Amino acid sequence: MKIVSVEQMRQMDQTAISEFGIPDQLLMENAGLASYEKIRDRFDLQKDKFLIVCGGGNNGGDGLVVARKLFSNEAKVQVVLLSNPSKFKGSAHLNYQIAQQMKIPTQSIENAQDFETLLPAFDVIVDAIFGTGLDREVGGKYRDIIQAINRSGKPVVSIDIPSGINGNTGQVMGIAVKADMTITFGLPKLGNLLLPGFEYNGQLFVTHISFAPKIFNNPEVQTQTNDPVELPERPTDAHKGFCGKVLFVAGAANYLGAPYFAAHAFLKAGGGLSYLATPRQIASTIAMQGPEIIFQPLQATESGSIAHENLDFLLEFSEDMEMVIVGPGASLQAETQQLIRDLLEKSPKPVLVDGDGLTAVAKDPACIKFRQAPTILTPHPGEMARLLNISIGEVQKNRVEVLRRACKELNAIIVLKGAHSLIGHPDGRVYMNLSGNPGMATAGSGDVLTGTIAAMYALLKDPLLATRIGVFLHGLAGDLAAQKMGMDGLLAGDILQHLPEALQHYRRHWREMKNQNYGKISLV
Ligand SMILES: NC(=O)C1=CN([C@@H]2O[C@H](COP(=O)(O)OP(=O)(O)OC[C@H]3O[C@@H](n4cnc5c(N)ncnc54)[C@H](OP(=O)(O)O)[C@@H]3O)[C@@H](O)[C@H]2O)[C@@H](O)CC1
Ligand SMILES: Nc1ncnc2c1ncn2[C@@H]1O[C@H](COP(=O)(O)OP(=O)(O)O)[C@@H](O)[C@H]1O
Ligand SMILES: [K+]
Repeated sequence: MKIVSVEQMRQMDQTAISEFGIPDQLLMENAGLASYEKIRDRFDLQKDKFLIVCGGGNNGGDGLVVARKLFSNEAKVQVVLLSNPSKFKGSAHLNYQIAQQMKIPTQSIENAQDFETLLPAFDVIVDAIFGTGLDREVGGKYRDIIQAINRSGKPVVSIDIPSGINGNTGQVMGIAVKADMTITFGLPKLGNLLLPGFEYNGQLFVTHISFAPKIFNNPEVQTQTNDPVELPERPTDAHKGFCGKVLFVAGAANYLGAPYFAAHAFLKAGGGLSYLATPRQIASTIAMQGPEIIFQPLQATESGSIAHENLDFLLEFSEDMEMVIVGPGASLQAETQQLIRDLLEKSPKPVLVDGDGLTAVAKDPACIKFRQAPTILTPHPGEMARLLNISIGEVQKNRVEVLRRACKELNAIIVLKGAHSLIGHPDGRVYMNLSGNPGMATAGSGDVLTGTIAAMYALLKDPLLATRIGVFLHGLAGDLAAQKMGMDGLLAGDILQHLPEALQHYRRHWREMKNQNYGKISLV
C-alpha cells in the first residue's frame, strides 16, 4: 500500500475533485461515514454517550459528519468546538450549519476546565481536533484538553490521525492523543506509520473515500509498505552452489559473535555456501559454533583485526562469489578500515556493508559512490547519522527524507534500521517494513539481518528485492520467536534459529500477510 505525505494527500484530494468531479463535500461525507461505521461496529449506539471534540479545520468538519450520523441514529452525542465556529470554511462550514439546523447538541469550549467538567458524562471520545493541517507545536488549552483526553481512560477514536502527530514525520508535536482506533482517509499518511506516530493510532483503518484506484496507486508516490512477494521454489535438483555462494569479510580478536551470526544466518535463511574470511586466530573458535561455515583464515594486524595485506587475496577469492559482505565485527582498527575502503572500491561484486564497515564508509564515502555493482548498506540510526554527518535526532525526526537523501548521495540501497525499518533505493523509492518487534533490539540482531539479505540475494538475484524480503523475513523470524518466548530476553540466536520457520511461514502465507498489511492496517 502506498503511504503519502500531507502534501501528496492534498494533491490527491484536488485530483479527485478536478479530474473526477467528486465534490469536496462528498469526500468529507465519505470520511465521516467510514468513521461512523467503525464506531457503530465497536460501540453500543443505544447505551454509549459520544463526545465529539472538533477543531476549526476540515478534521473538525469530519467530526461534525460523525456527530450527524450518530445523532441521526439516535445515539447520545455532544459536539464540543475548540475554536470559533466562524473559522469553519467550505465543507466544514456546511456541516456546521447542518448540525446547527438539526439541533445536534453543540457547545463551544473556552478552557480546559470546562472540558474536564464535561468529560465524566461520556463513554467514548471522538478526536477531530487536528488532522493533517497541524502545522505547529500544540500548546495552550489544546494541550490541556489532549492531556485530559489521555488521562480520562475512556476509549478514543481519532479521525484521520491522532491529534498532535505530525502527518509527515510521525513526531509528537508537544503532545498527542493516544487513540484506541484511528480511521485515516485516502491512504495512510507517513505520520500514521512512522514511529512514534504509529503507536498513537491504536488499531489503524484506511478508507479510500471513493478515490479512483488511479489516484491511490499513483506511481509518483514513491513510498509504500514493504509487501511480501512470492519466492521462487527451491528446485528439486538444487545443489549447494545453486543456492548461492557468498563471502563474509568479518570479525576481529574481540568480535566473534558478529561474523558468526552473519555467516550462519545466510545458511539458516536458505543460502548454499557461506565463506567467512576472518583473522586466523579466531577462525577455529567460531568454527566450533558454526561448523557449516567455510573458513578463509586471514593475516591479522597486531590487535587481531584483518590486515591490509589480505586485499589481493580477498579480491581474487571473491571473483567466484555472488556477493561480498563486509564489516560485521571487523573493528575500527585504522589499517582494517582502510582495507575495507579499498576492497569496496575495487570489488566488482555486489556488496553489503554493515557494522564497522559502515564506519569505514562514513570516513570516506567516495569508496562506494562510484561503484558499478550494487551496494547495500544496513545502518542503524547512529550509523546513518555518521554516514551523513548529522545528529541521530535529525535522522529520527525525518527518517524517510534522510534515507532518500542518503541513497542518492551514496549511490546505494540502504536499510535504515529500527522499528518499521525503511528500505530506500537511489531512484527515490522507499519501502516501510511492518514485521519485527522491539524484542529484536538486541546485540547481534543486525548481523542476522545481513546474512538474511545475502541469502535472499542468492535466491532472488535482485538487490532491492533481496534487501526488502530479507528485512521482512528477519522481522518475521523475530515475531515468530517472540510469539513463543516473549520479547524480553530475545537474543540474536533466537532470531537466527527461527529463520527456517520464518521462511516456511512466508512461503505459505505471503499472500495473506500482503493483503492484510501484516495485520497493521485494515482497509474499510
Ligand atoms: N483526502 C483528504 O485529505 C481529506 C481530508 N479531510 C480532512 O481534512 C483534514 C485536513 O484539514 P485541514 O487542512 O483543514 O486541517 P486540520 O487538520 O483540520 O487542522 C487545521 C486547523 O487546526 C488549527 N491548528 C493547526 N495546528 C494548530 C496548533 N498547533 N494549535 C492550535 N491550532 C492549530 C488550524 O488553525 P489556524 O492555523 O487556522 O489557526 C486549523 O483550524 C484531514 O486531516 C482530514 O481529516 C476530509 O475531510 C476529506 C478528505
Ligand atoms: N523496536 C524495534 N522494532 C522492530 N525491529 C527492531 C526494533 N529495534 C531494533 N530492531 C531491529 O533489530 C536489528 C538491530 O540491528 P542493529 O542495531 O544493527 O543491532 P546490532 O548491531 O546489535 O546487531 C535491526 O534489524 C532493527 O531493525
Ligand atoms: K484527529
